[in-house]
Amino acid sequence: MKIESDFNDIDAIGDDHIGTSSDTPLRADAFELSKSDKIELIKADVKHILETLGLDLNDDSLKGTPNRVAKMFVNEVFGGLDPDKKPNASTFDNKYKYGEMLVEKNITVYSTCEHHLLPIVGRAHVAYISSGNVVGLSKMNRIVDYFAKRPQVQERLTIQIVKELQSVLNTEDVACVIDAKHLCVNSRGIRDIESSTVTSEFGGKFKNLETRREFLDYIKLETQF
Ligand SMILES: Nc1nc2c(ncn2[C@@H]2O[C@H](COP(=O)(O)OP(=O)(O)OP(=O)(O)O)[C@@H](O)[C@H]2O)c(=O)[nH]1
Ligand SMILES: [Zn+2]
Repeated sequence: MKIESDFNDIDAIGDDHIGTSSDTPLRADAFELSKSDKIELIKADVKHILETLGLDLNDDSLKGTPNRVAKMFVNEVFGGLDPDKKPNASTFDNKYKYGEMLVEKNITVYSTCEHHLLPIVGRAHVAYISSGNVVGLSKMNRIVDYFAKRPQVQERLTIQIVKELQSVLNTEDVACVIDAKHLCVNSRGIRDIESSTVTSEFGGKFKNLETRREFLDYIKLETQF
């Protein structure tokens, strides 16, 4: 059954519905809690984890950690779970009549792997072809950052960025490539520091091989300034 309020359901993007794509029941009140309630609850949970690991939370350096981690989760690294933080990417008329693709490349991605809660760090490259509207350049970076600031898998992040830009720009002609390192692969488990993960989503005209190639060639350009 499709959960109407599915936060990570890629079909629900554009709605500010909240929920989960897993079969795990939601904590019923999770999205009605105030920020400060969430911080207090997470703080107690982090304290519990650290104490279970045998750490002394009376230690000067550790005593503030539960509060720091809770604030960091709610306000920063998982801030993209708050629909109020969704960027307001207002569009304006393409008065320049610019008809080629626009590429915003090397957008920094800081995200968190939802399997291990370890960082995902990399670059996103986003492109669109205007159907009449254009969007401020920085809004593309902001949209990437908003969806990145959630527990994520890279595939879903890539699709969410494309869907959101398609909705904002009212065109299917949007593409995104992400190249990122997953610290769960690089620093633990298989500990392969060299490997990175590339994902892509090509909508509309970007499904055409030539258009796709042009986008990929722009990504390879070295920016000189
Ligand atoms: N498809 C996909 N997999 C991911 C992503 N981030 C992490 N993973 C993988 O999710 C998998 C979780 O597998 P598990 O076998 O449950 O985890 P694990 O026992 O810690 O596995 P190892 O990392 O191999 O030690 C791992 O293979 C991760 O590399 C992602 O963004 N997309
Ligand atoms: Zn992981």
